[in-house]
Amino acid sequence: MNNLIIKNIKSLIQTEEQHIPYVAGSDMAKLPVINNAWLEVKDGLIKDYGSMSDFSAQQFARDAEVIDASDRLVLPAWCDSHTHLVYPKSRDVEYVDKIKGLSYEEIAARGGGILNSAKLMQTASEDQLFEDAMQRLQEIIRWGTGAVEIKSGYGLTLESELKMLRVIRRLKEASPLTIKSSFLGAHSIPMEYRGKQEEYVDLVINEMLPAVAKEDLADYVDVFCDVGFFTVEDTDRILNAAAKYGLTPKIHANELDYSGGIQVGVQHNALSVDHLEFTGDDEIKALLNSGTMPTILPGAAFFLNMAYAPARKMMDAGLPVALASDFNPGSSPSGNMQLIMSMGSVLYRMLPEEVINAVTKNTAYAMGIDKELGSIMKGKKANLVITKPIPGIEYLPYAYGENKVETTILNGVIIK
Ligand SMILES: N=CN[C@@H](CCC(=O)O)C(=O)O
Ligand SMILES: [Zn+2]
Repeated sequence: MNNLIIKNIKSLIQTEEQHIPYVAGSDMAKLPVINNAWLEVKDGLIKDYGSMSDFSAQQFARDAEVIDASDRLVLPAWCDSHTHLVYPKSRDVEYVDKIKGLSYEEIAARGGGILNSAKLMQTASEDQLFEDAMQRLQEIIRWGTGAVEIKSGYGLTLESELKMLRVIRRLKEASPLTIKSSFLGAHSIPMEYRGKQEEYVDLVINEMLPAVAKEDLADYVDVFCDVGFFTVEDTDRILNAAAKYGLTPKIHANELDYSGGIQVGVQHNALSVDHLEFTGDDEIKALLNSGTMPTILPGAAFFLNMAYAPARKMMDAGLPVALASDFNPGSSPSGNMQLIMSMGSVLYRMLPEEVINAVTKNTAYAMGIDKELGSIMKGKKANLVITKPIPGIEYLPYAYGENKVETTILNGVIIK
């Protein structure tokens, strides 16, 4: 494995001497930085880093590749803790319906939305799904993502859910990205179960979960707990059943209403609750000191033209906030985490330091990989971005639409 020395780094961002799992409240506006820095990568890991004033070329292996990062920033690669990037086809037709004024719930109620993708999923080939998803992964690497969580949930039948999860397993093996998988059998209620959705919940619990666990296909379990989708009771039943297989929840909550999703997630020690447009004082109280990462998905709120989660209120109350892409064909057809950072700043009034914490440390925690990724720390995986020459961290959310990443390094290897 080749070793790297990155020298003359204008600013080395998000350094960490001792591991802290996530940052919360007013600490989110703090970002550890070393200006004029170097960093050494060995065997795929961060070996050491420091200030150029202490740099001496002799201390490094002679065969190390040296990168001059003058005028450039080096950061941990983004961790995207919420995506649905295995899907059969775009849903641009619904997009026009949305422009004409149909709501997300209206589109879902007439069999569009998630059910539209689920119909196509039944006949999609595993190889095609894999190839399309690999392309999407290449694309997000170019935008600086180094780790990604991917959900099932466009299958909604035993076979198709397993098919999606097997595709994710292949992606884990084939891609240099760090990938986590979530089983989301309870993403929508199939038409044939409308009016008797507890029978679909039975299917998720009695047939899907055991099969997923038997093949060890999922790292986490997810439920869409919201109006028109799964109730608090459904969610409680599924999460209880999943716990027997050791599956920790990461759930969709409070996107469409005060659904109780946040509270039921916290009760089940969810690693994260995601969306959170409808978050009030009770929800904030439930989240405080819970260990559950509140995760906002700006792409979906923007694309669906919905209310924005109260990020500032949450941080003022002392909560951490994570930002993820929600890359999916229906409500957020982009996995560009730099755009998510710009949305974080413009739409949620988050400072550049806050958005960087929200897409590195806090998303690493939200996907259970904070001990290996999310910061520049000795011994962590060398998943890094080197920016183009840019003035400073403010430029990252400021220059929306522009790719500020020049080089992505995964496992210590420069990705071409
Ligand atoms: N809100 C629920 N699920 C997805 C939407 C998926 C879709 O519309 O295909 C989301 O996170 O936005
Ligand atoms: Zn989602």
